[in-house]
Order: sequence, then structure tokens, then C-alpha cells
Amino acid sequence: MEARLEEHLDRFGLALVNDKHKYRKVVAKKVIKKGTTVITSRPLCNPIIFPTHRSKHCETCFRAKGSTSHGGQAHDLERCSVCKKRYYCNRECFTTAWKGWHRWICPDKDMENLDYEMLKMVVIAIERLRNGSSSPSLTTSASGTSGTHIGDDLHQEVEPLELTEYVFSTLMGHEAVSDHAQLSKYREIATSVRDQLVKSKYPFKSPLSAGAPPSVQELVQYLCRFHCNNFSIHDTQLFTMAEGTFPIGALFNHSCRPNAIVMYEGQMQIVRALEDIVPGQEVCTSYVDNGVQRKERRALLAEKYYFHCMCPRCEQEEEPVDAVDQDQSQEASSPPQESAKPKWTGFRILDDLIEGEQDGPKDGKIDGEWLTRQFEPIVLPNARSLHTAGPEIQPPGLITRASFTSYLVHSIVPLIQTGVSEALYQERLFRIYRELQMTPHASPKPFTTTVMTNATSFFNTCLEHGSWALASKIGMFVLAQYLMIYPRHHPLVGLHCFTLAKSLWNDVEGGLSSVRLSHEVLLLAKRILVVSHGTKGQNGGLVEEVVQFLKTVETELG
Ligand SMILES: C[S@@+](CC[C@H](N)C(=O)[O-])C[C@H]1O[C@@H](n2cnc3c(N)ncnc32)[C@H](O)[C@@H]1O
Repeated sequence: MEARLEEHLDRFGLALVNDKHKYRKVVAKKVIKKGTTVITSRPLCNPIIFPTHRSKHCETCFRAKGSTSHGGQAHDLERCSVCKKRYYCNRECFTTAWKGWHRWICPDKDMENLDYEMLKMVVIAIERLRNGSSSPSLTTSASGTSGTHIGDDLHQEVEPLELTEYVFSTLMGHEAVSDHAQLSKYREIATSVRDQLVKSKYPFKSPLSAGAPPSVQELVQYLCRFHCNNFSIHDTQLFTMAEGTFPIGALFNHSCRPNAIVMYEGQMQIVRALEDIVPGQEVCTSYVDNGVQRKERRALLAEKYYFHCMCPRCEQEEEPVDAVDQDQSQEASSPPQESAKPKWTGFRILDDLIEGEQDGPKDGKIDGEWLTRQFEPIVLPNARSLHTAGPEIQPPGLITRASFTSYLVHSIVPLIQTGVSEALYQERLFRIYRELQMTPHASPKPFTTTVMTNATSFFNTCLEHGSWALASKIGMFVLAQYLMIYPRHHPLVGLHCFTLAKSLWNDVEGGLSSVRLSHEVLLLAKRILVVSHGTKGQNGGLVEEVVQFLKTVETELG
């Protein structure tokens, strides 16, 4: 099986190599262009839709209620009349689920525990596979069976389920370092699932299972693996809706500055390249939101994945630039000089920048007046200034929300619009970080993560109230913060641009200049979303929406 895995990865131009710190890592063997599929991964068992989302998606094909993908007709969902918990778009989807797993889960109607459900589903999926039952059909909007067309560029094949199961068996569970309370909770769940399967007379017919479900110990191992390998499945808009086990996708390690992203087409997982990846480079996704501070990211990664992150954004702990400079100056036998340079270089500067105090009015009451006072000074950029890379923008003398927005947007947007290389982009970004660090800033510091979180929610509030002019200013500020923090083709940046463009379009007070700016921001949204979402399948539908909207705006602009 190991050879089959190697062969499978090789077909995608990837290799799995051992790593001292990470156990294994996936590296590229060929150039993987940004916006293309790195690899696809199938779920080991039917993913578990969160209870809050059950009535909105078909359990089998994951299509959303009201979507028009079944023969062009918006379809409704029907609920299973026995458990009254799970929904399907038609008889066919229901029968597929019923035969595969639903009838064994249906009696647990009062059980609302994700680990419990996932464990039972995985045991059933593995047993079905071992006793040679036809593998559960994999239905996605972009794919049906093997040899499917996923992403923009590739006719990739879905890996055989035996390989999925094998890779699952190799994943790390970190049982040895798991917390006692957690392990005892897992033992309880494992015992309950095992008893349930025995009571339900689930037919364990395969020679490997010898008539019985796996032992409690084995089931605890599965649960440990779920803990540090499972994925939250999100929709096109990045709203999480389900959880699933995607063993091939779980081979990718984490970076706080990822070069790949995980997307979904129905039940299929797609790893997409966010930048060109060169041979020998590790392909990394991110396990946490890159918008939170290092301390928080590290705590999350340690708690759930049991490692201390040393990615390019987190590392350099031992070697600040000052120390390196001093060593060099000593070598040259000249006295150490007072360095005006900041402490860190590259991405490592970013987390010091975004740490900081709370945002908000002193009395804690956020109202329209406060919001207007904070964001009104922002001057929306002229559309033309975003289109081409002009002379380098000089940092302002004092960083306020307004000057920060203008500086970031004018410095970075043209670099994305003109598609400069990632190396050049990073070089420019690092210079911006350094300049931000060395320039005095107003209080509260405009670029902290707390400020960003608050501004994002103010933006949404203004959109809900139809306060387009203010929403557009806040939205531009949020864009500036996203550009500073997230990889340039991150889907969150693209989605935000799309919403911001709609807000600008609606801002009639802004007149033609607002329409022009909306057009420019839409072009940016398209450039980013083509990379993050692609142009095919459900995700490609979003790019199609942007294109349609662009046509409307272009008609207005004549
Ligand atoms: C989803 S798996 C990734 C694949 C894993 N390296 C393997 O070979 O099976 C997650 C586990 O990989 C390791 N890992 C992932 N990213 C890492 C990183 N940036 N640094 C150190 N370990 C990492 C951790 O042990 C984590 O629990």
C-alpha cells in the first residue's frame, strides 16, 4: 500500500518525505501553478453535517436547499421520516445513504455527539470496504466517480477507498501525549459505539473483523486520529457546515503563511495552490485562522495538534536581527553599533505589529456616531490609482486608520492587480511591515487583530443597515488589514472584495467615482477568487457571479 500511495502522490507531482519534527511532509516534485489543484481527497466516510445545518444540505450530495443544480430546478429537501434528523434531496440520495450508513445511524436519534457519529460511520465504512461491499458512492457537484474534472486544469482521479483507509491508518493520533480526561471521554464514546454496534447486529463479516467490531482500544485510536486530522468542511462562502475525515488531505502540514488552501466540492476535498509552488518546496495548508495572533495560534495548535509552530511567520525566536548584526560587526572587529533596524525580519515582524490594545469607545457603547467619527476620515482611493503599480508609496508620518488604509491599499492592490511574482510581493510586504513598525501610530493602534475583528463586525452592521458610504470606508479599512495579514490570494480576501464592491456600487452618494472604484475592487475580487475558488464546479459559481456583476458595472460605466 505504501508503494500505491507513493504512486498516487507521484501522479499529482507530489512526494511524501520523512521529517524529524513533523513525522512526514508533502513536497512538490514539479511546479504547481497557483490556482490549480494540488490534489483531491475523498472522505473516509460520509461527513457529519452539523445539527444547525442539517435542514440546509442533502446528506448525500451536500447540495444546498434551494440550489438549482438538479436539472436546473431549485430543489427542496425531504427529511427522513424515522429519525427526523437528516435531509435528502430525492429518493436516490436517500437510498444511497440508507444502504451505506443511514439505517445504522437512524436509531440513534437522540444522540447529538459528533465524535460518536463520526466513529460509528468510520467503523461502518471500513468494515464495508474490508468485506468487499461496493464503496459508498462519492457524489460531488463537480465529480461523480473516478476520472472526474475538478478544479480548472485537471482531470484528476479520485483515489481508491482502500488507499483512503490505508492513509487513515498511518495518521498520527498522539495518544501518548493526550490528556487523561480526553482519553477517558474517548473510552466512554468508544465503549458506547461498540456496544451499540453489537446490539444493532451490524454484520461484521470481513475476515479481519472476525464477527466483531474493533476493540475499544482501537476505537480510541480512531478518535485520537480524528482529533488532530479531521477537517471542518466549509461552503463556498467559507461558512463551516460539517466535519469530515479526509486522510489524503490530512497529510499536509500546517503553516501560518500557507501556500495552499483546502476547498470543497460537494463531499470532495480539493487542495488548491495559492502561489506557484516549486519542486522541493513543502506544500502547507493552515489549520487555524491566520488572522489571529501568534500566541493564540500557538495555543490552538498545541491543544489540538500537539506541536509548536516554527513556520516562517512564527520562527526566528532565537535570532533577532540585532543579534546577527552584532555578531557580524564583531567579526569585522568594529564596535557594535546602535541599530535603528527593527528586531525581526520578514513575516516574523507581522505578529508584533498586530498585537495590541482593545478598540472601542471608552464607555463601551458603539453607536453610529462613534463609528462615523472613527471611520469618516478614511478617503476612498481613486480607482485609477489601484490599477497600475505607480511609484512606491511613501509611508505617512503618523499612522491613523485613514493613513493606514490609504498606505496599504495603494501599496499592495496594484501588486496583486498586475500579478507580480510572489518573491517581489513578499519583498514589498516586508518593507511595509518594517515601515509600519518604525512609524509612530495613533492610539488605538490601527492594525491590531482586535481592531480588525471589530471593524469586520462594524462593516457587516453597516451593510445590514444599508449605510453604504460608511460601510465602504470601513470595508476599505478591513481590506487594508486583510492585505497586511493574509496571503494575497486567500479566499477570505477575495470574498471581502466582492462584498466591498457591492457596497461601493450601492453607495449612490459616491456617484461615478464610487462605481469606478467598485469596478476596480471587483477586478481584484476576480483575480483572487480565480486562484482560491477556481472557475469550475460550485466554487467556480462564485467567480461566475463576480463576472456577471462586473458586466453590470461595466454597462453602467459605458
Ligand atoms: C494533519 S497531520 C499532518 C500530517 C502528518 N505530518 C503526518 O505525517 O501524518 C497533523 C500532525 O502533523 C504534525 N504537524 C503538522 N504541521 C506541523 C508543523 N508545522 N510543525 C510540526 N508538526 C506539524 C503534528 O504532529 C500534527 O498533529
